[in-house]
Amino acid sequence: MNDEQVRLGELREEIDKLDQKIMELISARAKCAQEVAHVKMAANPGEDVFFYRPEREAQVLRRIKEANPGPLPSEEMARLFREIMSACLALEKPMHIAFLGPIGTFTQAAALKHFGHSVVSVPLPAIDAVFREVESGAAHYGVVPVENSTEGMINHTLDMFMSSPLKICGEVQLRIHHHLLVSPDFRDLEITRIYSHQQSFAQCRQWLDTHRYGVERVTVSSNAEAARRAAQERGSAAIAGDMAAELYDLEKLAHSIEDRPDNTTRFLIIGREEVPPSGHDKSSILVSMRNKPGALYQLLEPFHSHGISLTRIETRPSPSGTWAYVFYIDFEGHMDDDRVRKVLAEVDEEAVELKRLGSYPIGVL
Ligand SMILES: O=C(O)C(=O)C[C@]1(C(=O)O)C=C[C@@H](O)C=C1
Repeated sequence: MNDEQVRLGELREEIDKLDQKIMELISARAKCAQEVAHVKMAANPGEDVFFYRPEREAQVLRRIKEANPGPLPSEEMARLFREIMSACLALEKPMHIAFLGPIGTFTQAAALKHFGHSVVSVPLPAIDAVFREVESGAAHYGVVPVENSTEGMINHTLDMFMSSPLKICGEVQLRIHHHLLVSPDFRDLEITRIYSHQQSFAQCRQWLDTHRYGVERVTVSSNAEAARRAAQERGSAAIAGDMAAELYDLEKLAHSIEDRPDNTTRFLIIGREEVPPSGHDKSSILVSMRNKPGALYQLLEPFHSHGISLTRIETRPSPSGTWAYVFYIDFEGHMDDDRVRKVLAEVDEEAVELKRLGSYPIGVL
C-alpha cells in the first residue's frame, strides 16, 4: 500500500464511524418526533391534530442556518435538515400535498423543496382543483404558484382567495431554469416544433427569437406535458425544467435559456388552519374599498403610520361588480403582532370588506 492508500483508508474509517454516529443521532431525533406526536394526540383527544407545524419548522431551519459551522454552505445544511424533518414528520403522520400538476412541474419541485421528499405529492390538473382538494380535507396542504419575477402575478391564484376559506400557511421561492430538451432518439433530427407552457415561452422569448427564430411554438398546459410530447414526437423539442427532463429522459440541447438570470417563481402553501408566529413572518389580506377619491391613500396610510412594510400590492377586478377595487396585499409581520392588529383595525373601519388570508413564516429555503 502506498501513502495515498493508507491515508484514504484512515479517512474512510473515520467517515464510517461518523456515519454510525449520525445515524444514531437521527434515530434518536426520530424517536423524539414520535413522542411529540403522542403528546399532540393526548392533548387533543378526538380532534383534528395538526402534526405539521410550519412555524416550528421555519425556526428549526433558521437556527440550523445560523449555527452552521461550515464547510458546507448554510443552504445545503438546511436542505439536509429539511429532509430529516420531513422523514420525522412522516413518522408522525404521512402528509398528502396537492400541487398543480402533472408530475414533473415546477410546482412539484416547489412542494418537495418546502415539505421535503417524505410526503405523498398529489398532482391535480388546475389551480382551483388544488384549492378544492385541500378544502375537502382530501389533502392536508396544497401548493400553487402565485408570482413570477418576469411575468408578474398569477391572477387565477389570487382570485381563488376571494371565495376560498383556505389560509396561506407558507411561501417558497424557486429559481426557475428552463432548458431546450430533446429525446436522445431524435437528437440528430432538425427541430421543427417546440412545446412549452405559455409562461415559459414568455420567460425565454429573447433566447428563442435569437436561437430558434421561425420554429413553430406550440403552447401546452404545462412544461411536463411539453416534455412528454417531445419524448414521443420526432422533430420536436420542449422547454421545461430539470424534473420534467429527468422524468421523460430528455437531453439538454441548451440549458438555462431563460432571458433573466434571476427568474424566480413564488409559490404559496395553502391549508385549513392558521399558523402561529415564528418570529419572522409575513401576512396577506384581501381588501375591497369604496370607489371614492383617496381610497388607496386611506388604505395604505395605517401601514405607513405604524411602520409596517408592504411587500406586494396588487389590484384585481371585483368579482361581484359591487366593489370598486379589490386589493391583494402582502406585508411584514404576523396578525397576532400588536402593531399589525392596530393597522388591520384601522383598515377594517374604511374597507367594504377585509379578508385575512393568513400569516406565515417568510420562506427560509
Ligand atoms: O415540533 C413539533 O411539533 C414536531 O412535530 C417535530 C418536527 C421536527 O421534526 O422537528 C416535525 C414536524 C413538525 O412540522 C415540526 C417539527
